[in-house]
Amino acid sequence: MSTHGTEAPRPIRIALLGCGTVGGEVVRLLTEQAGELAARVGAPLELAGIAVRRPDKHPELPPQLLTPDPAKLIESDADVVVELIGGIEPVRDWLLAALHKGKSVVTANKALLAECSGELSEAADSSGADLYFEAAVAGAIPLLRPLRESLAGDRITRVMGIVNGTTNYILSAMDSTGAGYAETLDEASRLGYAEADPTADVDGYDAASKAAILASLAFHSRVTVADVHREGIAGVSSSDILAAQKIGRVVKLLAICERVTAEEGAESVSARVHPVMIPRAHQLAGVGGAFNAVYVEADAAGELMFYGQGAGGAPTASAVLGDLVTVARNRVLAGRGPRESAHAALPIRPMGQTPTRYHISLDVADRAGVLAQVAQVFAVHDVSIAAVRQRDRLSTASLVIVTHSAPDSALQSTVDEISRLDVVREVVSVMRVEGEDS
Ligand SMILES: NC(=O)c1ccc[n+]([C@@H]2O[C@H](COP(=O)([O-])OP(=O)(O)OC[C@H]3O[C@@H](n4cnc5c(N)ncnc54)[C@H](O)[C@@H]3O)[C@@H](O)[C@H]2O)c1
Ligand SMILES: N[C@@H](CCO)C(=O)O
Ligand code: NA
Repeated sequence: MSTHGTEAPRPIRIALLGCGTVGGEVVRLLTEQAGELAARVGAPLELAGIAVRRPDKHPELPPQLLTPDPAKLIESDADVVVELIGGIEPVRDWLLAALHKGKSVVTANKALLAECSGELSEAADSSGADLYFEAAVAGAIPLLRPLRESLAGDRITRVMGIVNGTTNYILSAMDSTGAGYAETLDEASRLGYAEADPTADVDGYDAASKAAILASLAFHSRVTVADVHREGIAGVSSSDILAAQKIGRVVKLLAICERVTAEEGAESVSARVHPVMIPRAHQLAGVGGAFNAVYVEADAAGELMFYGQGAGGAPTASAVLGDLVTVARNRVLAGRGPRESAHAALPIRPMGQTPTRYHISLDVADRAGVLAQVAQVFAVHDVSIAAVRQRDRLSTASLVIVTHSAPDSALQSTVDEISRLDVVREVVSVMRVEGEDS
């Protein structure tokens, strides 16, 4: 659509699917900032309709716009579909239908994108529509657009960050109070941080979806949630938190996406989500409560850090509105934003072959030769030890070992074998580490 002469520009019509925590804030911002948004877009933004499960529960919204039927809105004359319902089916079918009809889509739905972004991108390409999803990862933080656009000329080697606010809140609270996981989760639920069903957050599914989206954009390859190694925080104990504190570290649930280059030069992508001990001086260590932060390394740019609110109605709506203004501008100018870039098609490196480092804390029998026996197990698995600390108590000694980098499967086998040694009384804590001690 172009604006010729003095003709008033045709409004850009928006079908809003879902009007809950995020959708409600999108409607508020669209209404409160209507004049400014129209000036930025070059045409007014107009709601064509709003789909909600129970229209009778929304007295605050204009009744003539409400429908319980998203499919009906997809069939309407809307130019853009903003999807804020969540989940995979039936949303996938609705959005595919919208894209095939040439309607641009803005969504915050990480679960859907992490499973079928390839299919959605192909549908967008087939009709020349836009597909934008900045709100799907790290809420308000501009992160996907910088990866997709600002860093398009660079070579990204690593994206690592805290992308789930619920688990970061729980781990921060465990670190400051010394309380256990179950107790802290209860407190987080009581305060309204954890959702009624916190499974997607605490078991790492939410972060794994975000890791898949980040790895796809950073490495120009299609990475789905099934490609991401996932461990949640339910297994993090107060012993782990204490063990981390004793070595000047803090436990965080990190999403880590890396470009791994093998000795013969072949490249692959490793994407994983698991608890990690990082030095207290690390940039990510100071990120507390429900905040998100993502650290990006690129060949020419060096190190970059993105920080801010990763969830919540208004912050997430900010990212949705940014995308909405962009796709609406593209409509006004009859243009299109960048397509999916998956040309590198890098293979996925299995977790077992991904280089990691471990921290292992053991209670062992306090007698001669124990350290040599433990060290022998590391040697057998070709795992090199970076540091050992030993402390004697009455009849036991505590042994703290930090390894050098080794394939994750070799480290796992080392821990399994050590835990079976007669001289090992208890494996107190085992966790991967990232970042060098200062
Ligand atoms: N809440 C956040 O902080 C946050 C942050 C980032 C991304 N997101 C994502 O944004 C999306 C929306 O999240 P939310 O927190 O606003 O959810 P919500 O549960 O508050 O709202 C969902 C809305 O969808 C509507 N809905 C559900 N099923 C429907 C159906 N079958 N037909 C019509 N309407 C239906 C509900 O009526 C409600 O209005 C999700 O994909 C979520 O993952 C949320
Ligand atoms: N449940 C998510 C919401 C934002 O995606 C979180 O805790 O970060
Ligand atoms: Na974002």
